[in-house]
Amino acid sequence: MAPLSARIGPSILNADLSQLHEESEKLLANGADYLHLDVMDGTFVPNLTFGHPVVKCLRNKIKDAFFETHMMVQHPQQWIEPMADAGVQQYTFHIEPVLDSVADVCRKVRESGMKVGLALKPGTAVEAVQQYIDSADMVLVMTVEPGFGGQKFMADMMPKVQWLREHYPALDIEVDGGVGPATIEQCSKAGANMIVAGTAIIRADDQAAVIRDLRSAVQSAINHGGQC
Ligand SMILES: O=C(CO)[C@@H](O)[C@H](O)COP(=O)(O)O
Ligand SMILES: [Co+2]
Repeated sequence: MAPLSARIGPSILNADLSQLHEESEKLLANGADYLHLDVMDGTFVPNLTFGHPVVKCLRNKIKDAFFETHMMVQHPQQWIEPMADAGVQQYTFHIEPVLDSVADVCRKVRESGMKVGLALKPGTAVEAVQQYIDSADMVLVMTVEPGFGGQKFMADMMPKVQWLREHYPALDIEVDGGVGPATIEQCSKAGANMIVAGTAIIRADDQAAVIRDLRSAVQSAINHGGQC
């Protein structure tokens, strides 16, 4: 099994979406390890973004970056094939709307050739993913209520990250929401190795420096056993 690595995936939610391609290229040139694409359907969350046609256009322009879609949608089953066809590598979906069919959704995502991410809203107990860990490649612990960028980081989500790291030392664990230079230490010490940051990177004067600093905080926690 590959050792854990620190990866930084900027969220483009608060970028200038009329310049999606240019903003994405800039993030990648500044050192982003992957792109975190927030898909919202206006039902699961009270906001609306974009879907597979936009992701496909972006893929046509950017051939080699790793795309993760964060599916904040009521019917994650519905978008598996379209997102795979659009060139997405990881399909991270919320378990809350599909609690009775999580295993089935995981299986379909894997059959489509994408990696599986299981996302948890702040109010969802972390133990809810336990029975699906073998079917998943990553767990996303939301550190804000999903739906909007620029919210305040919820430090009280860190015990969930710690619990996952203690139980699954090799699991990829992602945090998303209000993460940036001021909150990265909590995330990295708790055990997160995949870091989504929107506002903190998009609004930075020096994106490359922020990305580099976030990654080095996480990598150093991994290297020095700082993770629980
Ligand atoms: O999924 C979401 C919000 O629902 C996130 O990906 C945010 O868009 C990240 O933005 P910041 O909180 O880092 O500004
Ligand atoms: Co997100």
